[in-house]
Amino acid sequence: MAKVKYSKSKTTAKKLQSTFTNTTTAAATPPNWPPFKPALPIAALDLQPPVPGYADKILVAHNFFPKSLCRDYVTFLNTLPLITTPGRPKRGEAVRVNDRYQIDDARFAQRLWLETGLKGLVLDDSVKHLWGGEPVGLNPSIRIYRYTKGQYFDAHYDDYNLVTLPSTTEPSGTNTRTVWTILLYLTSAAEGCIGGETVFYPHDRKVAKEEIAVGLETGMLLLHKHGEDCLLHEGREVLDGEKWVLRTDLCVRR
Ligand SMILES: O=C(O)CCC(=O)C(=O)O
Ligand SMILES: [Fe+2]
Repeated sequence: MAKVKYSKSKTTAKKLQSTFTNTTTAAATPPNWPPFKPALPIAALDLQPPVPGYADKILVAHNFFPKSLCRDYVTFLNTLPLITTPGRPKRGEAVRVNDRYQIDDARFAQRLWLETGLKGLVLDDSVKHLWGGEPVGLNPSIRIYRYTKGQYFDAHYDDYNLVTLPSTTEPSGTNTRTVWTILLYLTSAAEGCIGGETVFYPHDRKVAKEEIAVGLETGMLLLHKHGEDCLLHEGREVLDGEKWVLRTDLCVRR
């Protein structure tokens, strides 16, 4: 397996974020995402720390999407032009070996924010202090990852981005900053995907005994703090089946 270079100095390591900068040059037409059916949320959602001790950095929400909707999405996403990672990462980039689709789609980001229960979930009194500002929406940069057997995303940090969200009241849009990464797992062992855990390393080094592994669960949302306080993390190698993930980020007003 190729190894990523990452520095113990966080400042240097933060350069790894270049993996995530928008590389879209021309405005692409957004895809016709399947409707959220049945209407969401199907049951009351809540955010829980998957492990004790890191409740201010890693949270999950079970059954954010029902399994049937995940299945519809995977079927649909299979029709999109996913691009396999170029073999050789640029200097300072984390090694990512997967198939990816990226689109700037503010309307879909808004649907994910307003039509799924996510907005209510993050504005709940129990968690609203965590975000470092007032959450106002999701990053329009939507990324879809498919990892097949042998694919993985090596250890890296996610940096923040400055994003302008469309607004009905502010003519030039709402200026925001991304604060937490949001991953929606669309497959898991239930669909035959083995491996692929998202693993966090709290002490800036990839040491097995310190790892916090979040296992795949179909329809589960994983949120983790990014930017300056991002934990070193990786998408562990998929051993069998396919791991499908949708990624966006939580945005706060700046
Ligand atoms: O696929 C995963 O589990 C991790 C993805 C990730 O780290 C990222 O999108 O930055
Ligand atoms: Fe990441």
